[in-house]
Amino acid sequence: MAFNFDLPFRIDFDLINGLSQQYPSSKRYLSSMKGMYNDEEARARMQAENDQLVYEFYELGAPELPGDIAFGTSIVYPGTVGGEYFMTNGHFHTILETAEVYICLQGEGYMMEENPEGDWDAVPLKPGGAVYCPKRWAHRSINTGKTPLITFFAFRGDAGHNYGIIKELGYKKLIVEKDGKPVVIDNPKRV
Ligand SMILES: O=P(O)(O)OC[C@H]1O[C@H](O)[C@H](O)[C@@H](O)[C@@H]1O
Ligand SMILES: [Fe+2]
Repeated sequence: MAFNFDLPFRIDFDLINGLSQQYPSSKRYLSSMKGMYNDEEARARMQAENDQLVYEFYELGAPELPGDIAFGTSIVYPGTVGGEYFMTNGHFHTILETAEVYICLQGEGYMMEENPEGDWDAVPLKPGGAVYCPKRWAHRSINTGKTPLITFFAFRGDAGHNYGIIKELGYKKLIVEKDGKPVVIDNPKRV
């Protein structure tokens, strides 16, 4: 069912699992994250064994116009790849000067944010916490917990997603598990 963004409508999201029964989610499996984790061999090995679902989110067909708002939930499942926590690909907006806001509904983790000048911030995500991703800042949801990390997001309909730089360079900082705890480290692939 498509939503008409020119008329009022409601879509229900389950506050516990983040899913909606009214619309299919967009799913990202290990196979759709080639090169996104620091340890690509570990990712490939895991994929060969079980191409598991890493995250899923909703793209409800908001018109790509400045006056419309794209929104939905995003669910990042628990896990690690070579010690690096499950996460979304992360992206800059194609229209760089557009912001995004998230509120965490369940779970725990970080929103890794980084601007083109290389400033970064790992903003903790926990239920009730609303996190702002300013215009010009790339953003990536990282699940450091043992349960799904569920957020609700909203951004300008025409913002677009630019994965190129992230795919090429990766983020400046990674979050890995060390002695069972999340640690922010320098991305070895970025000098
Ligand atoms: O696009 P990714 O970085 O893979 O993240 C997946 C999705 O989840 C986030 O919640 C964003 O709001 C979406 O715009 C994004 O597409
Ligand atoms: Fe975004």
